[in-house]
Parts: sequence; structure tokens; C-alpha cells
Amino acid sequence: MAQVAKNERFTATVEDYTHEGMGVVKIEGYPIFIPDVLKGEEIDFKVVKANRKFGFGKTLEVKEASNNRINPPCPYYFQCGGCQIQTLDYLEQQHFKTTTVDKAINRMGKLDLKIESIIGAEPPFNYRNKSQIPVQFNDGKVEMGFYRPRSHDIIDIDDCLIQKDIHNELMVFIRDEFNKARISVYDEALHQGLVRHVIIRSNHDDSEVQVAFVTNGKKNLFGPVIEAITKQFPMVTSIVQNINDKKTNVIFGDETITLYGNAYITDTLLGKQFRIKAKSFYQVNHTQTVKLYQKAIELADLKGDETIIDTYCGIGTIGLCATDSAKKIIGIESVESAVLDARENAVLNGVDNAEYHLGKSEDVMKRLVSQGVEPDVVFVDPPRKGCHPEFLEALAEVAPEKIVYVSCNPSTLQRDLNYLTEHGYKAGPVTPVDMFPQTNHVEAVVRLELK
Ligand SMILES: C[S@@+](CC[C@H](N)C(=O)[O-])C[C@H]1O[C@@H](n2cnc3c(N)ncnc32)[C@H](O)[C@@H]1O
Repeated sequence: MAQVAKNERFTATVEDYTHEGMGVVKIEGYPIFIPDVLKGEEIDFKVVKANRKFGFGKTLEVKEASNNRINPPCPYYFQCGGCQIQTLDYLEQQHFKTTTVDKAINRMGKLDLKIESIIGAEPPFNYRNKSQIPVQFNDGKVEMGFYRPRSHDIIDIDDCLIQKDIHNELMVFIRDEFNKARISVYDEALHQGLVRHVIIRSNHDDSEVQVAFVTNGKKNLFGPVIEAITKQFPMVTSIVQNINDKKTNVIFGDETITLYGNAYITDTLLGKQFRIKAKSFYQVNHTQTVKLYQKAIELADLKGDETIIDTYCGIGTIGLCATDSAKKIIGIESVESAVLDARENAVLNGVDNAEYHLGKSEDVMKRLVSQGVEPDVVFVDPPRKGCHPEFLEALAEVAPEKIVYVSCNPSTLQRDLNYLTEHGYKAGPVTPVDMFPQTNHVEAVVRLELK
């Protein structure tokens, strides 16, 4: 393999994409990763970093552009770390994501599964129903926006193309109100000042919106800001303050206080009602969640008399959407506010045979197995790091007839599918779902059945 040096210049054709959406070129077999270039493009580039096995480059000129190249529609795209693939048109984005799932599942692992066409989003903008907006004080004013890539430097943003319009309107309004009220803002380096983040979350038709102020300490200086917000935005039905006084990158702290209205907002999903508190997980793209859940429910193929385990269940959405007539629904979730929401959501939807366990899936599942629980179907929807080995062990031991695995990380999905297919299961086709257009993230869903 050739070794290249920093600042060396080359001309090459982009051969492929990394799973992060960067283009891959090879100089005598040595791979160099370059952002914002498309497969098939001929580019002049310079090497900006050369490691032993791979390097990184920066485009100097696109000599032959792909037909799928577009000008990023967002003016902040080249500074902001929120989106990674806006130079790809939506067709190419979907192609990239389908291929990413295929490579993760089939080329890196021992599996040979069919990858279905990705379930795309229309339109692929203004979908995010949750915005986590860091706040900083700079040049005599409050700034709110999103971080530059790999940094905690905030770009002051007026309009983010992937978050819903109501979020943009509120973000700009709150920033102005913070400036008017001279609100104290957190300084990360000094660990001083009050407001760290503003979190905005809305339901599908914007009839209920929550604003959460995450603060370093308990001071409540928000009276005038709350008055202004609720006067201008009557759909804001919940304003809460979450206290996070730790030196940490984790956004939420332990305590949440309701400042105005309810502690939650309510959303409708597949005809069911869901209450969502600030710290509970809820899928960020409502339209795509409906399609993802419909696919997961289709794969579960329920008859109505099953015992269902919904693990990593959040506020109970998948299990409660899946059926009106299960024998029993057992949810497992590690975040307390989500478990409390899930219990309320069962009641809200008239379901009296659901129980929710607070704890880690790996611990609760083992306990359920030792108590003799015999699920027919298990929904598994873990965070990016995938399932804990002890959870998978317990799952294989209890051996439900069907497992429906929803994943937001194809590489941990592949690892967990490998385990389950070596322990008695056969995996079906994998369906990618584009929950996060303009970013390099991709969701996927697959059914496993006992062999
Ligand atoms: C990707 S979310 C899915 C939630 C839900 N199924 C949905 O569709 O909204 C993953 C959930 O797993 C929870 N979680 C993370 N680690 C966990 C663990 N070890 N055991 C149980 N739940 C966990 C998170 O709090 C989060 O609610």
C-alpha cells in the first residue's frame, strides 16, 4: 500500500462511501476519506491527514461532478455538524443508506440477507420534532444554534432545514427573549452561568409543544420569557426546567420542574395517544416512525393472543401500537420518566394487561426468564450500541417464536444478528428506513424466526 504525505495533491475518482457518508478514493490501495464528494466524481484533492492505514482529504476541485450532486440547500451546511450528506440529492442519499446497511450486514459479517429498498421520506426536510439547542454568550449577545463538527463551538442559526418550522420560530423567539431579559447563559469552560440548553419538542400537528430549559442550578429567572412565549405561541402547552449542574456533556440532569402547563405533551401515533415527558425517548420523525412501526408490526404478524415483550420500549409506543388484543404486553426500559409515561400511556389507551419494568434489559430479561415468562414475540429496539450480550443470552434462552429487531445502527445490528442466528434463529430481509434525511444515520428493521 502506498504511503501518502500530508499536503500532497492528487486527482482521483471517488469509489465508494464510508458509513459516515464521506467519499473514498484510493491511491495505490491506500484509502483516503473526503467529505462532500459523490461516488463516481473525479476530484482534485489534497491530503490533510495521513494515518498508517488510511488518510483524510479535502477537495480542491470537482473536475467531473455526479448528476446526483446538488448545492446544499442549507446555508449553514459547511459549518454545522448536524447534517453530513446535503451535497447528495435525495435519491443518492437513499442509495448511500441502503448500501451502508448492505455493507454492514452482508459484507462485514457472516450473514447473507436480502436488503429491501429503503423506505424514504417525503419531503426529506423539516421533520425533526425534537431540537436540543445549546446556548452560549458571545460578543455581547446570546447565541443559539448547533455545534460545528467535532466541537462545542456554536453556530448561531436562524433556520435549520431539518427541524420543524415551529422549532425554528421558537428558537429565534426564545433567543431574542433571552437577549431582552439578559438571561444568564452557561459558560462551559468556567462551569458558570445558568442556561445550558433549550429543548423544543412538538407533537405531529404542532397542537402541543414543550419547551425545556436545562439549567446549571435551580434559579428560575424565566417569568418574563415564559409570559412572552405563551402569549405568542399558544400551542406551547408545557414549559419545564431541568436542573443539570454537573460538568458533563450529558444534556439532562436528574430533576425536572414544571414551570407552565403540563409536564408532558401528548402525541397521536397510529391511532394511539402518547404522553411524552422531557426526559423520555420519542422517535424524532413522526411520518417515518409511522412507516417504521407499520413495518415492524407487519413483521410481527400478531394474531392477538400473544405475550409480547417490548424491550428498550421508551414510552411504550411499539407494543401499544402493535395490538389491541395481546394476552399480555411486558415493557422493559431503563429511563424512569419513560417507564412512568409508558404506564400512563397504557391506561390512556385503555390497555389493562401491560406491565412496564424499570431497569436494564440485560437484568430484567434474565429475571423474567427465571420467573418463567414465555413470550411469543419480542420487539427489540436498542440505542446505537445495540444489545448487551447478557440480554441476547437471555433472549436466546427464552426463545420466542419471533423477534422483531429495530435498529438505529447497522453495525451493532449485524453483530446482534450474528449472535441470534448462531443461537437458533433465522433472519429475514432487512428493511432500511430513512428516519434522519440529510444525515448519515439510518434505521433498519428485521424479523428473526426460530429455525
Ligand atoms: C432507540 S430508543 C427506542 C424506544 C422506543 N422503542 C421507541 O420506538 O420510541 C431506545 C430506548 O432504550 C432505552 N435504553 C437504553 N439502554 C437500555 C438498557 N440497557 N435497557 C433498557 N432500556 C434501555 C432508552 O432509554 C430508550 O428509551
